[in-house]
Amino acid sequence: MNAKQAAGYRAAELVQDGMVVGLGTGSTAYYAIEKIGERVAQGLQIRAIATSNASEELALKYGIPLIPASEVERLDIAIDGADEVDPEMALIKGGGGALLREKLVAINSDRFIVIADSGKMVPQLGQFKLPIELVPFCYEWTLGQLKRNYDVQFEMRTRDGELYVTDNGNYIVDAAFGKIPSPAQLSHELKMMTGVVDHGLFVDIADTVIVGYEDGRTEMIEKKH
Ligand SMILES: O=C(CO)[C@H](O)[C@H](O)COP(=O)(O)O
Repeated sequence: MNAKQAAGYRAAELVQDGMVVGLGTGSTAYYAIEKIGERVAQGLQIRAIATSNASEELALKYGIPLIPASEVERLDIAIDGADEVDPEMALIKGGGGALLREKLVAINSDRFIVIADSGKMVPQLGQFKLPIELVPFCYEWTLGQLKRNYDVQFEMRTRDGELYVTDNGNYIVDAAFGKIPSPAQLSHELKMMTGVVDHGLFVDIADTVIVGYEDGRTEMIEKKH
């Protein structure tokens, strides 16, 4: 068992009968979905909401019943990966481009569980480039404003030589901050910018972090209140 698998499987064990479950996106979330699928095949009764088209496909493959978000007011639990996790449990997410749906699902869940291999645990956020989702209309102007506001490298995300388009029809720019001394402040500043849809900083959202290690061990860290 590898580190991502260990974290994903441990989180999947926290899902209980009757829950509405948010399914994250990425290679760690994959393992949680796989294990939840196994449990559903054994009789676990849940309903789920996927955070991306890719996770939706995976859920369907594993026979996990999906519902539209409009069917519920809140989720009981959401399980998702992260690109970086700091000691305060602030996160950078969005490496896989699903940050907007992931954040919507996370903030509307009673318990947001982050699953991460130990390499994702960092003393300070920012080495991983921060994904920022932009409205395509006039995105060059938004990008220009970002460049004027922050003296860091910005790179529009591409796929197959074209601008990468999210499941929501938006673009992503990746910002190489290097160090983010105040994730809360940067999160607020970016949210205030017209043309920015959202960004990959998740501050004060995670309730639990499950860290997976290469030897298959896991560690569960709860938010300090
Ligand atoms: O935020 C995400 C997708 O938008 C992922 O959760 C994040 O990129 C971690 O991915 P992985 O588990 O593959 O390392």
